[in-house]
Amino acid sequence: MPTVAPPPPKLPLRRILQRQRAALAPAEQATLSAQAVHHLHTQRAFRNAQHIALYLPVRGEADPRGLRQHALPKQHFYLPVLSPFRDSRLWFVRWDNTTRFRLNRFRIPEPYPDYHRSRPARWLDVVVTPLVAFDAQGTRMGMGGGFYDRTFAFKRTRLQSRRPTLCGFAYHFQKTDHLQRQRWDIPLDQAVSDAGFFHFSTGIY
Ligand SMILES: Nc1nc2c(c(=O)[nH]1)N(C=O)[C@@H](CNc1ccc(C(=O)N[C@@H](CCC(=O)O)C(=O)O)cc1)CN2
Ligand SMILES: Nc1ncnc2c1ncn2[C@@H]1O[C@H](COP(=O)(O)OP(=O)(O)OP(=O)(O)O)[C@@H](O)[C@H]1O
Repeated sequence: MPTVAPPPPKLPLRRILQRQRAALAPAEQATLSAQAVHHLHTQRAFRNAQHIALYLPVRGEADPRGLRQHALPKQHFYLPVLSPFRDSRLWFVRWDNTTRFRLNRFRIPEPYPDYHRSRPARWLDVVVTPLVAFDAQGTRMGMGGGFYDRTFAFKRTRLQSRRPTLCGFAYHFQKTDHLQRQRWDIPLDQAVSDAGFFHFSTGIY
């Protein structure tokens, strides 16, 4: 009888996908990210957006920075900053050629939390969100801090609040069959990957 090796200990999905992301060669990361950028910047709704939040990729995350290269004159860009009030919410601070950066407690570069250069989350048009996994219903799994869910919790309660559009940005291997949606989860309205653009009917409104 051949001996069967015991199955490897099961890693949680979050860790598996984080490792897979971090293992991508830089050239592959760049190619796949450029494909996702192309699928998003050619969307009419994206071209109509004026105030757009991006993020600075770390540890192999898909890289949305190319969206700035396609910017229209009316478009302004913002980056997430951990709120200095330590309330696990994000501020969105203007990203232009004068923006100065520091490392936050997760060692992610972020602009200084300048209140006068920040825009309230509800006045953004599109928020391009980092993620670890997403599914066909728009459920998002992030790094586990709950920052995006807390910051956009108002989308659940405000009747006419379709704004901002939350658009997940990822590699296609991060799309999974089904994620358990938690009570506090704010679903994505859209997602984009190297494979294309996805629109979700989130059904919470
Ligand atoms: N590029 C990028 N910027 C972002 C996010 C993100 O996911 N990606 N965030 C999305 O919300 C916010 C930061 N949230 C984060 C939450 C957890 C960890 C993290 O590394 N957690 C460790 C364990 C916790 C610890 O070190 O204390 C881990 O996962 O190993 C990083 C960022 C804002 N900026
Ligand atoms: N609106 C909220 N109010 C209070 N707690 C919240 C809220 N949203 C999320 N949380 C808390 O945040 C924690 C992390 O949530 P979750 O694992 O869904 O984070 P995530 O979406 O993966 O992270 P991130 O948005 O930072 O990428 C959970 O324990 C949850 O209780």
